[in-house]
Amino acid sequence: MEFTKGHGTGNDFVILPDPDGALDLTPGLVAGICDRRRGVGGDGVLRVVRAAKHPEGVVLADTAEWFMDYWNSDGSFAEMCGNGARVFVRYLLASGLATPTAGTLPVATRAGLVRARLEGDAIAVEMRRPRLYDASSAVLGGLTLPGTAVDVGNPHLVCALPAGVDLADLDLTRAPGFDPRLFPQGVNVEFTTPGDPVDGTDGHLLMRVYERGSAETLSCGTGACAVAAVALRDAARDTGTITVDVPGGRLTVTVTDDSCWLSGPAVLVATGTLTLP
Ligand SMILES: N[C@@H](CCC[C@H](N)C(=O)O)C(=O)O
Repeated sequence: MEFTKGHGTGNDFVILPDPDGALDLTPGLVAGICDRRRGVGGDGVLRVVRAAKHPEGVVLADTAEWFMDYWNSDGSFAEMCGNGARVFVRYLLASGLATPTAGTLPVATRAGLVRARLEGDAIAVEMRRPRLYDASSAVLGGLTLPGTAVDVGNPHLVCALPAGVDLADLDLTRAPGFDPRLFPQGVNVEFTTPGDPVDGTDGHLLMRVYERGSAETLSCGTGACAVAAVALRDAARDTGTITVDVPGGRLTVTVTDDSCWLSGPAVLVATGTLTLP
């Protein structure tokens, strides 16, 4: 079958067009496709299926034509993927499955409807406003790092690094420890440190992430939204725009009274034919 490879700030995906939902995608197949040595390689798979043809999309089929069926590279599902949604929209536009509009383009996801708009070369998606709901901690290399649990449709734990701990020195080759009672389905863990002021935004953070189901990635869009929401809370603000630099590039997050916009590059790099077993 045909595939396209794309990425958003280095968070990379294998895009599988399956408009009628005919493909029998399994965890093993997804893990094989995402294998960086034996497969195409990617942090996840984006299956492009008509909302009306997917059991989890059909409730939104009156509003959105397309459902983003997102899978992590280990073959697990996630409710939401912010960079994935931006790359998904880039694919819809490039393949002619959707036409550019002056307004917004709705996309159905497991976490509900998101809306996308073009911003020059970037694609922005509007997701739910992150919900900060508890204090917790991550354990990494013998350090216990206090953090904040955040729901962005998927679960996050945002940990600001204490003075003396360098973001670049973190060993993210292994999963950080977390409280499984608070995160029974697992969690994406973000580590942050302040960056220099950036003109036109209310704050600047540097972030690395260990993603549930995909290990360390170069970027995580929902993670950027989570860290922006925590930064705004720490600045005693409800809304604002935060620049988030990840190893793969720069994302801009704007938290409004009732939603959250994630903006950044979304690029398609290759197309090919996948030989399915
Ligand atoms: N990289 C994504 C998040 C993908 C899902 C995540 N690994 C999870 O399991 O929740 C993003 O850009 O948001």
